[in-house]
Amino acid sequence: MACSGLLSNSFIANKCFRPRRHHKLAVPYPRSFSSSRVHLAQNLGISMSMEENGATKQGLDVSRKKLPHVLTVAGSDSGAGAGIQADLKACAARGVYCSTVITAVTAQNTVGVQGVNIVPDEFVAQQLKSVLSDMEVDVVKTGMLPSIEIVKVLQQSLKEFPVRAVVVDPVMISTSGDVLADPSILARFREELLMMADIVTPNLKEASTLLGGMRLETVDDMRRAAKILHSMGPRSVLVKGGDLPESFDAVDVFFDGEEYHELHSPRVKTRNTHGTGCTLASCIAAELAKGSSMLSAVKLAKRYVETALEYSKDIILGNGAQGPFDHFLRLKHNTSTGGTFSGNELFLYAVTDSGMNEKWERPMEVAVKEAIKGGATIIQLREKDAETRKFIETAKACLKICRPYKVPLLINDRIDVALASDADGVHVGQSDMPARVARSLLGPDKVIGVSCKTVEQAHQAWLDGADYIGCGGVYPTSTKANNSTVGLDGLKTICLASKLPVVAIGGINASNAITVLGIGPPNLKGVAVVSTVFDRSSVVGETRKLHSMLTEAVLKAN
Ligand SMILES: Nc1ncnc2c1ncn2[C@@H]1O[C@H](COP(=O)(O)OP(=O)(O)OP(=O)(O)O)[C@@H](O)[C@H]1O
Ligand SMILES: Cc1ncc(CO)c(N)n1
Ligand SMILES: [Mg+2]
Repeated sequence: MACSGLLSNSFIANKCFRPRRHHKLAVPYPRSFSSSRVHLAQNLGISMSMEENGATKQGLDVSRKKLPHVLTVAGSDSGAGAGIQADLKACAARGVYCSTVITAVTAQNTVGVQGVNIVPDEFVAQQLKSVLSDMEVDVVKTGMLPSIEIVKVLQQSLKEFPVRAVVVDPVMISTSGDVLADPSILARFREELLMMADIVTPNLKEASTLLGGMRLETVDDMRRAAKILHSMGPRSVLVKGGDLPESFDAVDVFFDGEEYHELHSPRVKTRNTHGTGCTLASCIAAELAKGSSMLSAVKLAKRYVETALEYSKDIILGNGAQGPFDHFLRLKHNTSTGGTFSGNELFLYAVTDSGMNEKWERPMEVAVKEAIKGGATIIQLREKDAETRKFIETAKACLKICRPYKVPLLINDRIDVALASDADGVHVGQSDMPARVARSLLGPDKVIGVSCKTVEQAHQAWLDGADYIGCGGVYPTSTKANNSTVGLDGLKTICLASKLPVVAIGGINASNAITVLGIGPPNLKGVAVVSTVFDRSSVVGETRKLHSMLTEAVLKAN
């Protein structure tokens, strides 16, 4: 049966979700004491027997590593910037498993909150029981708790299934000014929930509301608020100053009953701050689940939020005043290849040489631009002696030139420089970082090429997840000392054996390029050149000449 009408009574009647009794593996809710005993045992570092924790019955391997686990009890944000969605992303980004108990479904975007539908408290209770009775939660993080009944249900569940820590983000009013919790929950919050909290993380408005309307305009006010809130029961308090007027930095005040810590970070100039509070609280919970102390968890969480905001400051999504940010620091990725590499890009492969640029008094960016204008289809930056900082700057400058032409820019040898500049990939030799390691560092989208002189090396490059191989030297060359050559026969043998596209390299120039490209195998996709284009007075002219010769030869051959 389809689960439609999310908040309708039929859903609450559990037609859609209930452990199916006839199913062999359906495990009814374990009795509460066994769950809390497992937690207690884990906290004390005692490993329980398989029989005791019930694992034998389910055929599970108890020697498996336990995942740090945060349960978020919060509302859904349809725009996915805050709420449950922010919590899931924050925990995933911080390497912690996150389960979710949904308390409300909001219709929300970058403009504001258009609607709220509260999940009935019995069903919140059922979700809590499902997760807490089975899944070894370390830390509970709360966000939107829209009704007094839901707060009660949560308190009861936490009594029944104790966890290691409770992070309370007292969500009440969104930054857009919309009310997210019934004001009647205030009393319950003050009287009971704060008592259960290991940390409470109000923003300025929430701290003020919890304190009966106290004015909070300065860091000193935040300190005073933290102290009074602490006296209401939580072990620690973090008053967040994201909305502090006229502050150049983003200041939060932490108080653990003994010491104050003012946590400062640069204020990122951006509209994309929707969900910073949820993210911060989830990240604190994630670090606690991994075993951090409270202060370290808070500091790390703040640094994470600042990094994500800085990375996302120019992202544009939605028309409202407050946009979401990118928890994974990846959305900005724009590759020339768009994540697909066919091998055709290898047709005219220009490898730079700073010695030649110096000789012709040509900045690297100019050399690259001229090569592209002349028809180069891919550029490799080869900087054997450059200082790292200079290399990164050069790579970034060259990327600005390559991207509009959709010409990929690869970095020779230096995976760190490719990562720092967000270049399109790397080319590695046999004594550089293995392609498999480079792949794990660069991820699946980047282009990786490997220099190969033998059939075995070509096979290994394929196994390691490379995108192409560079085969040579075909002829002797002055740009690489003591480089043994494979000749045209060697090139042909390797092409025939290679499952990857091949670019030929080494001593290739206008007078032999057509012979090289004409040796046959269809996976020989192009030629790589250095001095033929860069050790010349006109890079555009030489590249254009080579490009039209090669194009003509290919057209004739077809
Ligand atoms: N522009 C910014 N630059 C750097 N840090 C910021 C910025 N805005 C907020 N922060 C930080 O983000 C964290 C969350 O604080 P904030 O006061 O924004 O919470 P919030 O109002 O609960 O957020 P939301 O309700 O949008 O989820 C704090 O550590 C705060 O200092
Ligand atoms: C669902 C939800 N939770 C929390 C916040 C606070 O940012 C929000 N805007 N929406
Ligand atoms: Mg908030």
